[in-house]
Amino acid sequence: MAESVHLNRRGVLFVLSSPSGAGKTTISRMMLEADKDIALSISATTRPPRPGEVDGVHYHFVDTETFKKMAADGEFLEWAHVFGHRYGTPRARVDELLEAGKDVLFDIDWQGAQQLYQEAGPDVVRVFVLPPTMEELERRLRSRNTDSDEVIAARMERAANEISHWDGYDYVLINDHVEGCFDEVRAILRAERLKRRRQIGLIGFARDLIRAVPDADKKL
Ligand SMILES: Nc1ncnc2c1ncn2[C@@H]1O[C@H](COP(=O)(O)OP(=O)(O)OP(=O)(O)O)[C@@H](O)[C@H]1O
Ligand SMILES: Nc1nc2c(ncn2[C@@H]2O[C@H](COP(=O)(O)O)[C@@H](O)[C@H]2O)c(=O)[nH]1
Repeated sequence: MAESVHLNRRGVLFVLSSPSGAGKTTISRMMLEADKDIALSISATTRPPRPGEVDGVHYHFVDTETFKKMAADGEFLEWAHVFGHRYGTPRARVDELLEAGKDVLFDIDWQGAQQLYQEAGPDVVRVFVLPPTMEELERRLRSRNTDSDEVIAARMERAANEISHWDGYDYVLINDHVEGCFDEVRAILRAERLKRRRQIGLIGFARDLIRAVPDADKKL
């Protein structure tokens, strides 16, 4: 039997963005559960925790002073103001995950996606998730039972602005049925992992195959 060939590859920085409530956290959790080769970038935020959110698991919950110091010390790969709070991606965890051979999943807004793309360019894959309708978006925000009417109203008000950034993404999906959308997200990740430019050593591998053919250079 032929020996299996393993080439290392560059990690994928996989971004999911959407208007609040469209379902990116749900899909992220499904991804993390299903695929052990991708891990979540845990953001820092000044927003207070929702019921059930655990510090260090869902977010690092920090006060504004701490956040500002982290930003000033260059600890963030990107950060932005979202819904009146600060959110940022700590650089150290991302570096550690990539070093360990993992892909990294980011649940961040369009501002973060833009900044990350400026930092890491072709390593970044940007996926935008749309709700099927705005009525359904509001229904989902309400069904979550985590935010006040005021917070939900503010998020709905901001949704059109979020959606207007859809064309800054590589893929745009409609999260109508969550299982279907999850399958599409997985298919994107699977294909992106196989991209030629991510395969380290592929040039040498192909060259050696060609060289193994006697007089190959004369036949090209
Ligand atoms: N396809 C779907 N059909 C019905 N409900 C859904 C679907 N996808 C997600 N939901 C539900 O909608 C609610 C909002 O989803 P979720 O928290 O994942 O949104 P989000 O985009 O991460 O929001 P935020 O940006 O505020 O974190 C949750 O209660 C979730 O279970
Ligand atoms: N630019 C960044 N945006 C982030 C980050 N972490 C989360 N987010 C986005 O904020 C909103 C609100 O999130 P919520 O948990 O309060 O509902 C949502 O769009 C997230 O994607 C981050 O590190 N940077």
